[in-house]
Amino acid sequence: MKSIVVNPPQSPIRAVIKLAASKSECNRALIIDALTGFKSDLSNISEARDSQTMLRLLHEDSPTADVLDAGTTMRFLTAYFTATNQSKIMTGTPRMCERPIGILVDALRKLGGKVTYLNQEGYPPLQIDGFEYNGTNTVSVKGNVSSQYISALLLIAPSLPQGIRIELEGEVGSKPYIEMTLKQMAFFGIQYETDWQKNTIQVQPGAYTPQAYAIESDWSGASYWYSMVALAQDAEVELLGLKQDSLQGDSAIAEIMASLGVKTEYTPTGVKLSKIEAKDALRYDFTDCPDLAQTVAVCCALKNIPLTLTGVESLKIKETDRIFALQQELAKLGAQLVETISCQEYVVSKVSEKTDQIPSIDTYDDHRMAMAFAPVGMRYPINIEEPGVVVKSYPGFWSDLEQITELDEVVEMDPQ
Ligand SMILES: O=C(O)C1=C[C@@H](OP(=O)(O)O)[C@@H](O)[C@H](O)C1
Ligand SMILES: C=C(OP(=O)(O)O)C(=O)O
Repeated sequence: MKSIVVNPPQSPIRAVIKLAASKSECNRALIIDALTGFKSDLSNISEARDSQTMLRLLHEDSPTADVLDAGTTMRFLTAYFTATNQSKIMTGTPRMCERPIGILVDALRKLGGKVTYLNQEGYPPLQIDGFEYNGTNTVSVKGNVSSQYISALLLIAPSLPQGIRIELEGEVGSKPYIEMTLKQMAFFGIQYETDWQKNTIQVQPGAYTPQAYAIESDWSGASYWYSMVALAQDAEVELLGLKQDSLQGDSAIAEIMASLGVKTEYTPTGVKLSKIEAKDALRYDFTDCPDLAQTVAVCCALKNIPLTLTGVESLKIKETDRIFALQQELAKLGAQLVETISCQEYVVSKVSEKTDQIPSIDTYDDHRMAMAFAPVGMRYPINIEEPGVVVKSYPGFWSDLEQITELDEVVEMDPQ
């Protein structure tokens, strides 16, 4: 399918959505389960391609592990194959081979991992040739590039003879993801200590205890529904499978959207979203929840609420350069994203009315570009190019969206 046009709903939105499972929580649970010898009982396993790829590669006996475009799958499996003394080539899409991994490789080498670069220093593809313990258990890791390196090291830490002591250097980004890793490890019986004043984490050696574990629904996926409620004229949406006491930092969307006109009520089965008055400006630091930045930027642009974003440095090294992609595509809606303090602060504001009849949004191989712009359809028709990108985290996104509004599928014409 070439693209999908999202049309404004013809009637008030009343929907109950069984939200997809979190790929982040799932990928941690899958690594932990593998380290228990696949003896755990995981439920609500994510259909996300990133998680299905992880699942497949954990069971596949092949010399090469191709993670496609899945960041956590690349980082967690690199640590897992090293610590479990396996030989593997780790590779992925061309974009994956542009996403840095040197910080993780340096730390694994220091601990005794035998990892070499097959192409460019600091980037996949990698050759893993197992692990030889050298008595080291302490590593210093830069905290502001990707928390996934730290989660990867933590997940394998109990299986190392002396566990791990991680000293985090500088600012720590995406910290809730590190805490999610630690809490899941604790659920499976691992002991750890953190000192967030000194930014150190110590994990004791030990075996994960197999457990029954149910993966929560995905708060990052929920953010698109919040944006739809914020932008629709009349909407009440229930999202099933979310918890107030979530492990996911992206549950911050509930607080952010309270400023953008969405009320959250927690129920025993999930959340109920309804409309309330929005504030007239928002400033938000996305250091803890970078995956929400695109959703909030598009929503504010459409509602004409000036937004100041900080803590978005890591957006440049994700599935695409998300700052650049947002700048290009917001312009099609008559909005702009401007850098006000170099690499530190950006402002989204409306500058004119949309230019095209039906704006056509490029998605840059980034699932979050497609899903962040789809809610624009609550206001006027919007065409989303390459809508299949959503499979990375939320394969059922378009069929869920069909429950509230009409979608037109544009298929590629046969060139004859
Ligand atoms: O650990 C995780 O599950 C994730 C951590 C975050 O990455 P960074 O730590 O690179 O910001 C986030 O953007 C990604 O979608 C998932
Ligand atoms: C950045 C993301 O994923 P990853 O880094 O795991 O590819 C994401 O899902 O937005």
